Amino acid sequence: MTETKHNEVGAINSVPKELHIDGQWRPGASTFAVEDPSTAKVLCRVADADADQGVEALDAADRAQGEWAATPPRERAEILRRAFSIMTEETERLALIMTLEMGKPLTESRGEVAYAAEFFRWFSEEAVRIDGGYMTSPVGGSRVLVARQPVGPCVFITPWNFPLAMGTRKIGPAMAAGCTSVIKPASQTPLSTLALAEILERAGAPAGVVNVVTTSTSGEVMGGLISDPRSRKLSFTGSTPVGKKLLEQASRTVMRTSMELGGNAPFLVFEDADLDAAVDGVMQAKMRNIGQACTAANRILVQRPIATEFAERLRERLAALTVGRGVTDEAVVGPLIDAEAVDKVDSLVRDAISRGATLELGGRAHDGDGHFYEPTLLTGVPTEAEITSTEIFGPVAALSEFDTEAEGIASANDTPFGLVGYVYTTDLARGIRVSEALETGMVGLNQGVVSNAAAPFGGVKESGLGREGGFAGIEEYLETKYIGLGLA
Ligand SMILES: NC(=O)c1ccc[n+]([C@@H]2O[C@H](COP(=O)([O-])OP(=O)(O)OC[C@H]3O[C@@H](n4cnc5c(N)ncnc54)[C@H](O)[C@@H]3O)[C@@H](O)[C@H]2O)c1
Repeated sequence: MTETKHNEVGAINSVPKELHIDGQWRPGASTFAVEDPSTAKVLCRVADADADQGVEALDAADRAQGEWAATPPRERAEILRRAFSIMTEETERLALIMTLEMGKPLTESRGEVAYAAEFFRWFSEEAVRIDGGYMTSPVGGSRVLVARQPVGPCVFITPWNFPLAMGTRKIGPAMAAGCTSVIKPASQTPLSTLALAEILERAGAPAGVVNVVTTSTSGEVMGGLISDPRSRKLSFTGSTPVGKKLLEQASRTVMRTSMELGGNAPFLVFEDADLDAAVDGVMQAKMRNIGQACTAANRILVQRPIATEFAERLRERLAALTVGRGVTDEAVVGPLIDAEAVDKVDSLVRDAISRGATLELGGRAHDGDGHFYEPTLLTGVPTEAEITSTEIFGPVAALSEFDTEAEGIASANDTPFGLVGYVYTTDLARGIRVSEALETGMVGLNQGVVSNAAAPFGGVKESGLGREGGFAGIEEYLETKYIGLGLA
């Protein structure tokens, strides 16, 4: 394998490793280590904030709020637009930083940089379109003005699996709406967010508008911020159990919340599907991000007459994949985030086999120092296997069969989660019927990737509350104010 010519050390050195508070880089109370999951070696150490430093970040966001809300929308838009341009120009550096701290292949990291930057471009355009209303009451004819105002300082908590895009999806609309924020990235992947803060600084974001707190003690540091009445909105992307805990904390001050939580996506393949397209779709929906996506196809449900052929075609494609470090120029399956993730994936595979599933490929950790797991295919996975009710978060395709359309829909909906579903069929009427019947916030109809800055991303049921992206994305950061006009 050829290592890329990119300078890994240079990329890591280019990122400030301190807290970003009030436009300044400050040391933490201590430091914590960031690991490269493909080597299990320490990449660098990063500032570890304590609870007081978390509060200092909120102080800064609170102080900056008034002036930022009063900054003309065109100026806010131009800062976002400049940040988009810088991110685009620095794609290679940002992609390498992301691959080193998270593990995904460089090609996917480049894709994430483009996707992440697009939220800045989209919301730079939305920033100048915020408007209110003027209405005549249908009873009595009095007049009402409806003004739009930023909700105020926000608290953002992001996961490790999409280190850059999960940040811009929150920061973009918040800045566009006139909100300041404190963002806390996952402790496994703080570097992408720190790099983003430095880019926003270069793009002209005023001090205090975006503050970054890196910490290894998230509960302690963020608990104080969430229960502080100055925080007016919490936007969290992460697991459902942590989301539920944060919702309880947020209820104390009745703050607004957006929750982008876990998924358990069904991937339905009907007998009339274009099988090549459906296999391509699984390769995207299952293998992207090494299976570590909230949108990952967790349960692949195939109509019985085509199940054997579909499994064989998928097995061939999975068997052709190479496992390796994401920084190589080849298309590879990178590592999982840590050793615990490898153990979890392996125990789900063992459990499925013990309950009657057939192991067609893989099924074990990959040799080497990093946290690799082999691309794996299971068929005949019974509903009682844990893998059908748990987010796998690994390169494991779990197939089971169904007979009728109604049975396929019922199996697909048999989960407390509802982020996304995938439907493969060449019958458009069936495709729309099934898409409408799925209890999810999103559907990929003959499409294996659903993510677009211009469209509302989010789930129903225990997959979350609120939407990110699209017109809906900025609404999350705006309050309406009813101003009744006494004109008599
Ligand atoms: N719906 C979506 O858009 C979306 C997108 C990406 C990931 N996810 C979900 O995220 C999960 C994977 O990410 P993860 O393992 O980083 O999730 P996680 O819930 O463990 O952590 C997410 C973030 O919350 C922080 N955190 C953990 N405990 C906390 C606490 N008590 N108080 C405050 N912060 C706390 C973590 O440090 C991290 O920054 C999966 O469930 C995945 O489906 C959802």
